[in-house]
Amino acid sequence: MFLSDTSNLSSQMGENFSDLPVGVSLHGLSKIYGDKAAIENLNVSFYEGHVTSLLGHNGAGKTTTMSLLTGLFVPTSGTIEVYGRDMQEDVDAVRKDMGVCMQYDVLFDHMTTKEHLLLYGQIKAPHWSNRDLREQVRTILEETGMYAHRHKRVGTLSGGMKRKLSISIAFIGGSRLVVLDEPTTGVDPCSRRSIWDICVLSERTIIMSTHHLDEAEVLSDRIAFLERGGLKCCGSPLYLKDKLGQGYKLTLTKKAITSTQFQDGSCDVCLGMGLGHYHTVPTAIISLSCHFTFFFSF
Ligand SMILES: Nc1ncnc2c1ncn2[C@@H]1O[C@H](COP(=O)(O)OP(=O)(O)OP(=O)(O)O)[C@@H](O)[C@H]1O
Repeated sequence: MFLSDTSNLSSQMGENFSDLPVGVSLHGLSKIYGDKAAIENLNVSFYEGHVTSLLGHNGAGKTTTMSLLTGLFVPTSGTIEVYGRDMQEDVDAVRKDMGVCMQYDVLFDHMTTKEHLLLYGQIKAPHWSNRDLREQVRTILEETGMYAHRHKRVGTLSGGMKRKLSISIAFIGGSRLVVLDEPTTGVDPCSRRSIWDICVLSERTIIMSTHHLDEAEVLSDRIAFLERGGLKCCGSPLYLKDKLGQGYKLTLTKKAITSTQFQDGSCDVCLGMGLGHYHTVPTAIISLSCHFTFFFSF
């Protein structure tokens, strides 16, 4: 869907978010392992109220960026600013504002869903009254659809429910910055959608890494594409599609129709629009046919 030469879109040009509060800024961030640069001179801002997705091939530098953002690794050079605080100088204070959901669930099988949220809430916000904490745990359980499962031991929950709990833990305790590392890894399509619902509820700065283009498109206010440790392009899904999109490709496989019927126009490309409505796509052209499979571009 995207052009390969996007070097002129390597920054956040074209869209103006200056009226939004900046949650996190990366300034000239680099991380070098031995003689290999995993991240090189990364400059990008993440805004409050936005979900920003980090996308990129294997080895592009997503996990390294997430690890630097959570303070797990120290950058080789450059700085990370979280709500005006320097991550390296003030890591403890920064972490009080931060919730993290790692790629793999770290949960206690013998504890219930509610007990997890109470435990992490107490650790994150020790100054909260018992009443306030219980109130927030109840709200999160209701918003995430886990209320009915609040007394279940985590060891008995499905993978999707465990993932939801891990994400809820990242949100509890007033986290203003939430970092989600591949939040839907290993989750079935149905549970993925209910996890998406949790992420869009929030008014915080959310930074998420994912391998799924559909997930990034549905959830993100902005997408940052990483390539070989650098920022390839960054913008809203609409902006990136508008500037870089090469249209759509459709693959049809049908038994009874021959390529001649497609080519002589006796069979139109129709797209289902829902509720039984169909829309003909007159600009669709056949780009390749192979046995009974037809590839269209439009
Ligand atoms: N601990 C390490 N030591 C040496 N090189 C590393 C280390 N961690 C990552 N790298 C290298 O840094 C580069 C970026 O890796 P990173 O894991 O951040 O990419 P990624 O985008 O998260 O990949 P994936 O999608 O596969 O998780 C890769 O070339 C990787 O081999």
